[in-house]
Amino acid sequence: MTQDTQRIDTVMTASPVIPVLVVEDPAKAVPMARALVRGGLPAIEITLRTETALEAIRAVAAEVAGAIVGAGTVLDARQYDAVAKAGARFAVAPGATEALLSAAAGHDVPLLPGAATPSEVMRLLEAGYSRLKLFPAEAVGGLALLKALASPLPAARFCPTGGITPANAPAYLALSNVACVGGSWIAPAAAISAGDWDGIEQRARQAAALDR
Ligand SMILES: O=C(O)C(=O)C[C@H](O)[C@H](O)COP(=O)(O)O
Repeated sequence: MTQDTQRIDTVMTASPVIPVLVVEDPAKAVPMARALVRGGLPAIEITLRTETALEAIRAVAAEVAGAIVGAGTVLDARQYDAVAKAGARFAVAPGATEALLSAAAGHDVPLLPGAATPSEVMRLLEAGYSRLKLFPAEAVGGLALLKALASPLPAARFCPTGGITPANAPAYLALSNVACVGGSWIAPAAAISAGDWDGIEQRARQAAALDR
């Protein structure tokens, strides 16, 4: 029951930002993912916050060369099974439960679990998970929390998500215990619904060019 750090590192190092996506219309998923890949963000997280998210994940996995499509908001074992079957290459959760870690152990789709406190980080490290999502990053302490965690818990590497913007992303990416950040600003739901592929590509390009 440990994390496949090599495979999750492939996702976390693919680009400085993982776009977090809410896709209402699965027909939009493929052109959206192509725009993100063109802009330099191959690793993308489609959240299970819509009825059609699994269909969107399936379509991107099957049709978008160069994309590393993952599933977000994976909360339980049933959802873990479903996203693995749909072709997700990684799974992201806002937190972690025993049931979710057990489900992850039964699949070769690697899990990026969420943590927000030192005890949650310690429990995940004990369970063999060192690559973690800090969620909701800004609300739980953001930069100050990550700086404070670096000395006592140096093994943990984070993808802070929740409240990350183009303005604060550089400060997060400069921290030694941050591998990448996640955020919805690159492809907000309205831009996806409107089919604004050029705007998504442009914001992806800017995000891909951030230093870390
Ligand atoms: O549903 C999940 O599992 C999530 O991943 C939540 C997202 O990370 C945040 O909703 C993104 O936060 P914003 O960039 O502030 O919009």
